[in-house]
Amino acid sequence: MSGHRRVKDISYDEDDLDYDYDEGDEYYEDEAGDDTLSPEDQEQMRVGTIKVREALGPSITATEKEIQDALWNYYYDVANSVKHIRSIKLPKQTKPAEQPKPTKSESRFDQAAKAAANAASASKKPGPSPDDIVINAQKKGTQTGKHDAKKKASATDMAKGETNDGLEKLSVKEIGSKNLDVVAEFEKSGLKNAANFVVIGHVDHGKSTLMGRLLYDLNVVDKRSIDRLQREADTIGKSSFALAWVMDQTSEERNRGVTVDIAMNHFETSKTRFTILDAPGHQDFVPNMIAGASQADFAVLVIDAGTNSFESGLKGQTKEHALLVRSLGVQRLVVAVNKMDAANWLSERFEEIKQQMSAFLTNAGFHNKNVAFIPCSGLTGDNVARSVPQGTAPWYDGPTLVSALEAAEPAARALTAPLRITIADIFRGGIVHPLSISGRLEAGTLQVGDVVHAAPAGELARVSGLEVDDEAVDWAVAGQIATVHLSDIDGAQHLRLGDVLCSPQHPVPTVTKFTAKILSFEHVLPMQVSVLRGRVDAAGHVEALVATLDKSSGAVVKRKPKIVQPGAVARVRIRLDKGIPLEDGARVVLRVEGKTVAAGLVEVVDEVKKKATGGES
Ligand SMILES: Nc1nc2c(ncn2[C@@H]2O[C@H](COP(=O)(O)OP(=O)(O)OP(=O)(O)O)[C@@H](O)[C@H]2O)c(=O)[nH]1
Repeated sequence: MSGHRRVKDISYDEDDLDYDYDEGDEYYEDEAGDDTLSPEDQEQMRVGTIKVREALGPSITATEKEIQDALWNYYYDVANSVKHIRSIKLPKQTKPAEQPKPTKSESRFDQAAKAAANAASASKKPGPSPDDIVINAQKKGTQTGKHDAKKKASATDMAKGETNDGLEKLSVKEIGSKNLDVVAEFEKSGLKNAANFVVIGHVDHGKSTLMGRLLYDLNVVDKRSIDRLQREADTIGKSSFALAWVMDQTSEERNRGVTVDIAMNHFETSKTRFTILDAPGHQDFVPNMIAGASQADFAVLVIDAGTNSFESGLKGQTKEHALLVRSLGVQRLVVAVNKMDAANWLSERFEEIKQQMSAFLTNAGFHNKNVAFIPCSGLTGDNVARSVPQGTAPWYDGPTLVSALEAAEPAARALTAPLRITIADIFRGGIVHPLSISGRLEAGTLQVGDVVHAAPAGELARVSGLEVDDEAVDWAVAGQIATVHLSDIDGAQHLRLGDVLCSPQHPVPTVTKFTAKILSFEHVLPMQVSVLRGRVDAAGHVEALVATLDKSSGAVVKRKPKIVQPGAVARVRIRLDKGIPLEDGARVVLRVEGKTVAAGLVEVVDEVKKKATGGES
């Protein structure tokens, strides 16, 4: 199984901004502190340590701590841990072959970075970063003694030269990129169609079980792993959750029996490489579901066909999730009418659900041709990857869930647009990669060696490595979900979930005021709201109701309404307490006290705030 959970999130505390980050402090130790390990983690660590030691053999001696640090860093992946330990234990003379070969004469950026790396390796103590060395040198030169993260020049600043806004002249190619023509590489790579889908639906309707079953039946997860999960589930009296645990990997989720955060996994059919984003169904975790939906090409809505379950789901997250994904731009929906075993595979029940949901989904803006209804049972596997056994549902001759997923049109990729990656997760403190982020490339391309601009922090960073589907790659393109390893960044502690990595030449503006076209789920009037975009959750308020609009034509129905009724479409003006990276065309969700009140499309961001370097003006 290749998937793993992104757990090393940072919080949104205001204190983060004041945190005086220093590589030498206890930050790293906190993350690896093994007294915080859950019993399952301890067991994985114990077994992993034995396996790594075996794989290393007698010729390579590593301490227990070195092995466990590697296991921790690679999420208990034995092969990667062994590879890492080998790389640090191999004799010195093999090292030069691993050094990157500059394709062009070295830039000042490279020289500064190299000098810093040499200085750091000469001393046993963790030394200053390459940027710090440059900054210190600059401080001496300019006699500026005050620490100011926003103003201090970085090594990348040196590489880009003086320009009006400090950005136009930056040439990514000059500073260590392999100079690949990524679009051409992508076109000749013959990569399979790739599709990311988010799995949504009311709590306990069987989302994780269905995905666990799908991965098991497609041989992504082997029988031994399922048997082990079954034993573990039996031990804590949650036998029926074994398949769900393929996706729900944290002890909190396993003990509570609910998904808390987005879990990611991959599988492949002959035609398509899929990424599953399993979203939590519980209403408390809707923001996590929104973050998942923001990365999806289409959605799988799971509905429990059992008596009363469908009906109670309708009052809960079934409708809310469907409306949300539609408002977030998802057009295609596969409705998995699940737990058909519990409904005795009655065609009447399937038809009843299909009828009610079709009416609702059409109203929510889904085209009939983009919605497929598939009866299935995640628990038994019927009609998931294999057809329903003969005699069980003679009335059904449609596709299996997997065939319905495969019918997805290839997602359009904005390959030539400027780079945009909204940060969905941040990982800090890795041994090899101290700072990494992951997220979907919404637009553009990226390659190792590129320099990216992080908004709203306004920092530049260098891409020191890239992974797609857990494999190291040289490049990534729009539509893929990538892990991006970053180096040479000032103020790394300022990076937050929801920030956007973008092309330095075309940075995303940071805005505090915008107009949006919304579909309201509840009454909307001038009021305080939380504005959600990806992982960003920003406080603000609806400042003005500009107009209500005709649902289909978008024409103004009434100017300056006093209130927007649930189900109506309106144009509203929103002001945020603090700036967030936002562009025309972005999708946002408005929530009040944990309830979604509206969702929609950003139409116009305030021009005054269209600044590259972030912050409010
Ligand atoms: N009878 C039957 N039970 C099922 C089926 N699928 C799931 N279940 C049961 O439903 C319960 C909830 O399953 P989960 O997969 O955790 O549900 P979920 O939708 O992922 O839950 P959250 O992620 O917390 O919203 C478990 O007890 C499952 O065994 C099914 O096809 N048939």
